[in-house]
Amino acid sequence: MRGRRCCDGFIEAIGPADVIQKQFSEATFEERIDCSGKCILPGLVDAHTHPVWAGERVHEFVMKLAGATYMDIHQAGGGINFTVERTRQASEEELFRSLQQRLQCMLRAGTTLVECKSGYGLALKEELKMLRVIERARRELPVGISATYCGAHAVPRGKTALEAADDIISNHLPKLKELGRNGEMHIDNIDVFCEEGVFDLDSTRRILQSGKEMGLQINFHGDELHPMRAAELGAELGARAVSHLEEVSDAGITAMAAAGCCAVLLPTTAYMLRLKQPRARKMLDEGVIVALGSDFNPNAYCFSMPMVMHLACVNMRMSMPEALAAATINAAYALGKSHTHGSLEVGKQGDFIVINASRWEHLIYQFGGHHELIEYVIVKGKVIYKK
Ligand SMILES: N=CN[C@@H](CCC(=O)O)C(=O)O
Ligand SMILES: [Zn+2]
Repeated sequence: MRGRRCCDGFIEAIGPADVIQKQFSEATFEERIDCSGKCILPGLVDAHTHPVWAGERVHEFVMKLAGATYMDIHQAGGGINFTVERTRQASEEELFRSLQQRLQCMLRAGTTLVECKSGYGLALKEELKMLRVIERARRELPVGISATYCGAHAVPRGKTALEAADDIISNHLPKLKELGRNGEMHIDNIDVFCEEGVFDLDSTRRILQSGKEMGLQINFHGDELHPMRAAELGAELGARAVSHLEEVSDAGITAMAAAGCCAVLLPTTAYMLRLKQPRARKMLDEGVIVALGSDFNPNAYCFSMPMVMHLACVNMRMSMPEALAAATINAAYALGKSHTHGSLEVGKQGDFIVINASRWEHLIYQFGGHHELIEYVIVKGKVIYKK
């Protein structure tokens, strides 16, 4: 917009078309979009993804369809460890190019802010490679990024969980702190895969506590395959969010509600791995802030938050308004960004999507139909995608 005060990518006003037209009659705009008969929604926020990796795992999908569990494959050296090997072999440029393509697919499906984890490097040098790729994307690409250090995604070969935790606390985190101080890298969150056979509760606590002390928001994987009391730990540590929670306890739900600790639910994973569904209804009824994520990773290959919302409604019994809130303002809350993102309000960042339907619910109802429905994706007031 030119000709009068410009908010530079932020929402200037909201109201009926005739009022807005009068208010801005003197102004000139780079582009005007006629949205008559269409819906405008906030840009979708994906609160949990692992988008930087090399080497596909379609062969594991075959194994899972034949009955293998996630942990069967993990313990046989597949899963995360398989991806770690391939990611270590890949160049930074290759990783950036594939990340760019993946983020483009997410944008195309309406995501304008996405959490991106490291975690397929494990060793410091390799984790730094992944984090530099995420940092480059944060600086160069139009989509908003919340960066997460997830060096405790698996226990590296040749180390115990205790040794890996010590290495992270004594070597990884100080290095990240230094890079943050120099302005070389901006990391928002710290994550740990708290799970039987991965990081136990004590190692998880030590790593997360150290991350918090250096100013990172705690946002970690917990209570996915086994009940670990991760939700209780998240509440105790003042975590922003805990993800997965298929096996959360009643006490964990109560503690998360009291602590304002957000539950990031991942419908694709529960669906893909045929896990029991997280108890979204109980969480919502008890006052937990519920967000959604695609969990995009080589195990759950899904870019689409509209499909995630659909699964949340059908499999977790969320209503469509609950799913939309979980994929916008609550997901922004999980990333500590609900003051600037996640809703259409004056002064917030101008991130939104235009859908060609007279009712917004079509975006959830038409399973897999978002490519047809989404006409524009706008980030900071600029058209990033036009159908
Ligand atoms: N559960 C741990 N991490 C990922 C899976 C990562 C992988 O299998 O590569 C998740 O959130 O689903
Ligand atoms: Zn994950």
